[in-house]
Amino acid sequence: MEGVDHLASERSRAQFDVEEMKVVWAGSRHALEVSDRISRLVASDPAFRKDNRTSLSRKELFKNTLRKTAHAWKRITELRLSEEEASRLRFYVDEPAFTDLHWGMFIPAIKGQGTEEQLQKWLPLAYKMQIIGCYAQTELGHGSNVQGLETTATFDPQTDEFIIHSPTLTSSKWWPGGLGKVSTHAVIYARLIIDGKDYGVNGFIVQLRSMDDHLPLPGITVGDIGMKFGSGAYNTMDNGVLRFDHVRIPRDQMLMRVSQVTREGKFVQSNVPRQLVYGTMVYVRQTIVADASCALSRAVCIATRYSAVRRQFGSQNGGVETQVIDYKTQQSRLFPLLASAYAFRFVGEWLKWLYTDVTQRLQANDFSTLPEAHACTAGLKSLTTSATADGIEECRKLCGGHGYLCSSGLPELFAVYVPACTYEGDNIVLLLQVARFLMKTVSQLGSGKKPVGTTAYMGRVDQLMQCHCAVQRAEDWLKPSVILEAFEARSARMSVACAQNLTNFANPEEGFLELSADLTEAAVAHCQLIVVSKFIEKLKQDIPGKGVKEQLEILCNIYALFLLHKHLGDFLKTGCISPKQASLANDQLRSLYSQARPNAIALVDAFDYTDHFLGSVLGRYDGNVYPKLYEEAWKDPLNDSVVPDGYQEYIRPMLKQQLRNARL
Ligand SMILES: CCCCCCCCCCCCCCCCCCC/C=C/C(=O)SCCNC(=O)CCNC(=O)[C@H](O)C(C)(C)COP(=O)(O)OP(=O)(O)OC[C@H]1O[C@@H](n2cnc3c(N)ncnc32)[C@H](O)[C@@H]1OP(=O)(O)O
Ligand SMILES: Cc1cc2nc3c(=O)[nH]c(=O)nc-3n(C[C@H](O)[C@H](O)[C@H](O)COP(=O)(O)OP(=O)(O)OC[C@H]3O[C@@H](n4cnc5c(N)ncnc54)[C@H](O)[C@@H]3O)c2cc1C
Repeated sequence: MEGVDHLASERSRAQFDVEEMKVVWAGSRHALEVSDRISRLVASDPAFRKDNRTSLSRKELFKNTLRKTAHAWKRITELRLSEEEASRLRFYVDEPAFTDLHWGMFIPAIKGQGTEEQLQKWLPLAYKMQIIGCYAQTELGHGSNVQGLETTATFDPQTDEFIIHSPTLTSSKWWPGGLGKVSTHAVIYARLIIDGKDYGVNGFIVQLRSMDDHLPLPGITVGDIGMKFGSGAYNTMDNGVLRFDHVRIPRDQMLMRVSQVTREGKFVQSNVPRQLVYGTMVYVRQTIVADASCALSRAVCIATRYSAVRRQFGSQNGGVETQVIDYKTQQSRLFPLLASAYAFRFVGEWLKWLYTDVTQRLQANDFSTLPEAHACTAGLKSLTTSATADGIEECRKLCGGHGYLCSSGLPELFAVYVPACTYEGDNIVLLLQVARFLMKTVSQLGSGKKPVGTTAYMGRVDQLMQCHCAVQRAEDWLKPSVILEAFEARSARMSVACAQNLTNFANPEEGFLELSADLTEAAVAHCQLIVVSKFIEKLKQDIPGKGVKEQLEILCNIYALFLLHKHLGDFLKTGCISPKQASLANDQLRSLYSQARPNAIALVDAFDYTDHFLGSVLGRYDGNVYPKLYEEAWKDPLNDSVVPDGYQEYIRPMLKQQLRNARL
């Protein structure tokens, strides 16, 4: 039934103002207006069609992406879209492309690591897309271990140039997006060598392809690294391989904000910390956290709408069957993911603030908050991407068999999303960075140095090591102070336990390796505390709209108590709560699911996603799932003919053979 809203009765049950919730989700009324307008612009433009992606060959897929990015750029310039509008357009076009790396890493790398003159020279070209760049750090042999990169940049004082060279096979650049077939330029990371001395890894701008005919410049070998996980999915991106054979670049193409090489070949370290060479990764990790809430909310929107449409069992006397969303098991899998999507949204907002703050401080030569910014971006990137990747897969299962169809939108979403657990830092490697930061914080507690920011709670370590959870009734778990104390005590106790265990090792680095699994768990506990505490902080703000704050309180409590339930072992082992209190938390969680149930559809409507963006038959706004699912099946290329190609060659002879055998 076209035009009928099959989810209307669900929508009428909502106990809050959805339009106001849309504002909270978008971040502001202005952000909602921009987002809503641009999403409709993209959805109504046939050039941005994406429903045929999974049936295209790699070459078709890639060319299709080139066409779309050219069209997107044309629309951006014709309509004179602002940076905010252009970035929303990219979001709703919903297709990974070389432009992500150009805008998301190449430009930020130059901005963060270039001198004033370098910004003036390169940024105008990049902004107008007169050059296209990528970020070439990872090599075949080393990704996580950036200090282990092998590409060299040797200074030649005779010609005032660097010679960029790939000395081994494993030094081949491997993975950079946009490198394979498109980029004309790259920021590459290489070991700086002067007079035979190695000054470590630095960034350099290198031209790769001719601006006339796009052919690789002399000494450069470049290509695509091949098909990746999933049909369609990330295969729109030309992740590439790159080798240098003594390629010469002028000295002023080394990014020289952090360190400089003079005309005489003298290495000069400026007063900014060397870690700023890693600055682009901090920036991107922060954007990845914000993006996690988008990917998870999208999967949750599909699974929630479909769960309200889908009915199985429970029919009494020929009446309607039960909506699967009414099963407690479905709620206990789905609603924590819904709550996580909101939680990640708010922690992403906060992280953006933190990043802006640290950037302003760096400009004023205040480097004091850099370690915390690194730990927070690394840890939250790890936490949110792992939870989102798992969450998308859970949403697929929540949709039963139909979730496995590409037309559900979930397989492609998963395939595009899952590398986020690896790129911009493998999630375990990043948690170990957080653990180092925590161990340093604990070791300094005795020295009188007061921990600040997200580790401020460690300053109350004596109290947190001894406190007893005050919960006596299930409702006590609704108090933010109770939740916060439980999460702070768990995190502090896990970190302190690791720090104490480390003292058993004569060599601290050896101890760190031996205890690394425990250390990552302590890091997760700390990061979960950050997410919970930022959700609670958000609720202290003035949030207008009928029932909006109440719904967010329910979601915040679901998020926290779900984590507590999932990591019960930590809370019990560290003695933060008793088994009785754990069971009360579970009772409270069940009650919260019941409160969320009537609002579930409205809570996903608040994401304001168009059907085009969702790209899912199961997640349609109108809930008209079955006729569309049926229609979609007939569009498959296999159904172009009634009798399949190959019948004469393979099926018929087999059937005939069986017939002959049967007659014998
Ligand atoms: C059509 C037109 C459209 C127009 C508009 C469009 C707009 C479009 C916008 C799109 C945006 C899209 C966003 C981008 C998309 C993303 C796509 C993803 C592509 C993927 C890219 C990549 O993967 S790039 C490669 C990433 N690589 C890594 O992450 C490597 C991981 N490894 C490391 O980071 C490090 O090596 C390490 C941290 C693990 C270890 O380093 P090292 O051995 O040097 O460190 P130590 O452990 O010894 O630490 C030393 C010291 O430094 C501190 N530290 C480490 N890292 C940092 C850091 N980043 N910042 C600050 N400090 C750091 C560390 O804590 C130590 O400190 P101490 O005090 O000494 O303890
Ligand atoms: C889709 C995609 C796009 C990418 N785009 C880019 C790009 O544009 N530019 C770019 O430069 N790079 C890019 N990369 C590369 C990416 O950044 C690296 O793959 C990533 O940093 C992980 O490094 P690795 O591959 O060396 O993993 P490895 O470090 O080899 O990881 C292998 C395993 O070892 C474990 N491990 C490694 N070190 C430790 C340790 N110290 N302790 C415990 N366990 C450890 C890891 O947890 C993992 O399980 C991209 C990668 C992908 C998948």
